[in-house]
Amino acid sequence: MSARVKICGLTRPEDVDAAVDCGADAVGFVFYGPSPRAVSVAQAAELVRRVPAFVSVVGLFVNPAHQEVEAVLEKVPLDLLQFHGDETAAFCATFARRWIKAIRVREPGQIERAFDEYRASSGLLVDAWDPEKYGGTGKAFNWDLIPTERPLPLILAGGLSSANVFAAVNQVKPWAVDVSGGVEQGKGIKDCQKISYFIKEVHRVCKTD
Ligand SMILES: O=C(O)c1ccccc1N[C@@H]1O[C@H](COP(=O)(O)O)[C@@H](O)[C@H]1O
Repeated sequence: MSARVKICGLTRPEDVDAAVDCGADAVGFVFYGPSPRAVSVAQAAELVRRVPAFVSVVGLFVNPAHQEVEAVLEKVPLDLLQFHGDETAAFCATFARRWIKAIRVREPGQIERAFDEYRASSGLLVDAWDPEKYGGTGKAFNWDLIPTERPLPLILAGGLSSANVFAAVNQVKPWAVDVSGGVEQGKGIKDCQKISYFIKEVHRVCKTD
């Protein structure tokens, strides 16, 4: 078994370096104003310059206007778009870029329906539902709701940390895991030790299979 790791919500050069040095497969930048992890286009363009070949750069959006995404793409070389709001599949597909769709899980059957609705995506990200926030809540959800039959790569997110990621990967066997709050020392400020432990735990479970 192998699971890739995305470290999301990076705001500082040293955190980008730590994620890359520890072996992250992808790094994420949040283009969503209300988030404490939000970065400006100029800031993201600078941070992305530190990311070497073969590490994917992901841009996270929540219900953006079309022009907003285009404006980011003009300046920031994103490999993948992550839509974390209520975007339709038709909207997500209007950019000349691969994309993944995040859903916030709260009931049985929801993931199966999303696999169908977002079948043109490059992966389905499953996160915890929250009444007030679109994501980055640090909350986990019931992994038993995740089906074993998956027509798309499944990316597990929501309240992951080095304390639970071994169990998560062992049970769910996702294509990848995505973490933000679980590797932070404060909102938007990553902790390089926590990033290192997190990635080591993912690699450890992958070795045991
Ligand atoms: O990080 C944010 O602030 C954020 C804001 C709005 C939507 C998504 C956001 N982050 C994503 O949420 C999941 C889970 O995060 P956490 O590990 O529970 O903190 C993850 O995909 C983040 O990239």
